[in-house]
Amino acid sequence: MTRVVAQGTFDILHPGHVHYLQDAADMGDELHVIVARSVNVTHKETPIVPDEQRREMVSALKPVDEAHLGHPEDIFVPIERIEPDVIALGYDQHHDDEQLEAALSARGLDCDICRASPLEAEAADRLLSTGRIIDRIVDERS
Ligand SMILES: Cc1cc2nc3c(=O)[nH]c(=O)nc-3n(C[C@H](O)[C@H](O)[C@H](O)COP(=O)(O)O)c2cc1C
Ligand SMILES: Nc1ncnc2c1ncn2[C@@H]1O[C@H](COP(=O)(O)OP(=O)(O)OP(=O)(O)O)[C@@H](O)[C@H]1O
Repeated sequence: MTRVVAQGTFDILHPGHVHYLQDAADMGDELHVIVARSVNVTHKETPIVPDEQRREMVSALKPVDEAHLGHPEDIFVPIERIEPDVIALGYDQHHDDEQLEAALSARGLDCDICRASPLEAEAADRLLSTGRIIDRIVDERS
């Protein structure tokens, strides 16, 4: 039984998220997703959708076995509880693979770090980014 963890903000869902989660699920037998708390999303705009609602939507996706809200202060607490074999980082996630691996082993956590693949837009009107969906809403509805 290989347990995989994926994580992210998942503010407004789109096919890029489904692709990432399917890719992560294909890396093992059971997929757990950690949904970042708003307070920890500091590297981009604050999410529009509340924490628990984002978790609820992610948990309803087919590749996902369980979705958890992240810890507000210590990102390694859910990892200690879930005990994954693999952490699947998204293709563009800002985390440094080697730093993350070192931080995990400093906490006595031993798991592989893998990168998922991107889903590229084939058509110009395909919106495969939450930021692009929000930009389109602002442009067309304001
Ligand atoms: C291994 C790992 C564990 C994480 N655990 C948490 C957590 O417990 N709480 C949380 O708010 N965010 C957690 N995060 C998410 C990060 O805080 C960050 O917000 C997230 O990677 C944002 O990704 P995105 O920009 O791709 O949406 C975790 C990230 C990683 C890589
Ligand atoms: N087009 C895509 N292809 C593959 N993975 C994606 C795609 N878009 C997002 N992801 C992955 O989904 C996870 C959550 O992404 P996030 O919630 O930051 O969405 P986003 O659409 O990238 O947001 P934003 O546009 O605000 O940066 C991350 O691991 C990210 O790499």
